[in-house]
Amino acid sequence: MPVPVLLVAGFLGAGKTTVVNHLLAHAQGKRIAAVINDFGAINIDAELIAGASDGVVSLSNGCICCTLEGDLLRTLATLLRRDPRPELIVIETSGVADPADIVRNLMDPVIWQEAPLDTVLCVVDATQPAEKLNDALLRSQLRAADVVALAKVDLVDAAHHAGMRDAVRALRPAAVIVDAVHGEVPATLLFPADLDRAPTPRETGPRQPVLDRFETLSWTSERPVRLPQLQQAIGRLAPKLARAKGLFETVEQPGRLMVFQLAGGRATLAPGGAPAPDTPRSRIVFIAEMGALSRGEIDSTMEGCVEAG
Ligand SMILES: Nc1nc2c(ncn2[C@@H]2O[C@H](COP(=O)(O)OP(=O)(O)OP(=O)(O)O)[C@@H](O)[C@H]2O)c(=O)[nH]1
Repeated sequence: MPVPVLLVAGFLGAGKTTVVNHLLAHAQGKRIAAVINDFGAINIDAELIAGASDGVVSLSNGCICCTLEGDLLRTLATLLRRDPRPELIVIETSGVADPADIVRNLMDPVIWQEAPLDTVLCVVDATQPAEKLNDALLRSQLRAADVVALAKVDLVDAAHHAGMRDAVRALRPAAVIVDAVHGEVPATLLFPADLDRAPTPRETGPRQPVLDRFETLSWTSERPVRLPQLQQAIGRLAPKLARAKGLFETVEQPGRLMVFQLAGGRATLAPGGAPAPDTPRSRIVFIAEMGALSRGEIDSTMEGCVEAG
């Protein structure tokens, strides 16, 4: 039996992992394998994914539309050899990925026979100004989509919500547009209804040169973070950041992880699980436009957030 593929695209911090998590949590016994591509060197997303019944494969430190495309194809081959086979493979692209090349790769006739690309879901951060959709990368992500999920609509008023919906519809009239509060997208839009149906031919435009647009800097420490100092540091760094996320212990509450997220200009902290053995106590990935941040700035700023060792 072929295993359908759901490709989840969308800009940095749009809400992709949240959608994938929701899907996995409501899998209703289906065997779903998840392939998670984190642009940063630390695979934080994979750790935040819980409950993939057929396992999570993490591809980090690069982008599957650029440097890691061979890794993606090898990963698919491995998943397809599993016994029993998964019933669905979800691929979460990194936020800097242009899905055009991934779609092109998945359209390869050999892969198509075994793992046909069923649905491309593009997650859009509805809190952003509608003009952001004019960005070439976001347009390319939208152009590939069968379904567009407007994430974070709980944070916007009705007028902004309607404006965003109209802007998406104008750019991608063919897509189904749905709201996705905290990742909730109707499963009927994501699970294939009919496996025998003919594959939908897809247009793929020219790929956006993403790798030379963003860079990622990771910071790790064996010491816990001091929360007030971290909040100040993030406040200073935030204007230069496109995205940041981290998992760390704090001096205030050692022995349990906090999840830090900076997405679309909003910073949040939430309790995480127990620290995993053999991983640094503090890990943060910073993503910025090329040249906006330096290693020295990250190291000196973050060094002030841990207790002197
Ligand atoms: N209030 C609210 N927050 C959301 C919603 N969806 C996602 N978030 C938050 O937005 C932040 C980014 O969400 P993720 O799902 O990690 O975004 P992502 O697209 O996977 O991020 P990258 O993989 O780094 O590109 C997290 O703090 C989420 O909790 C939503 O519908 N409402």
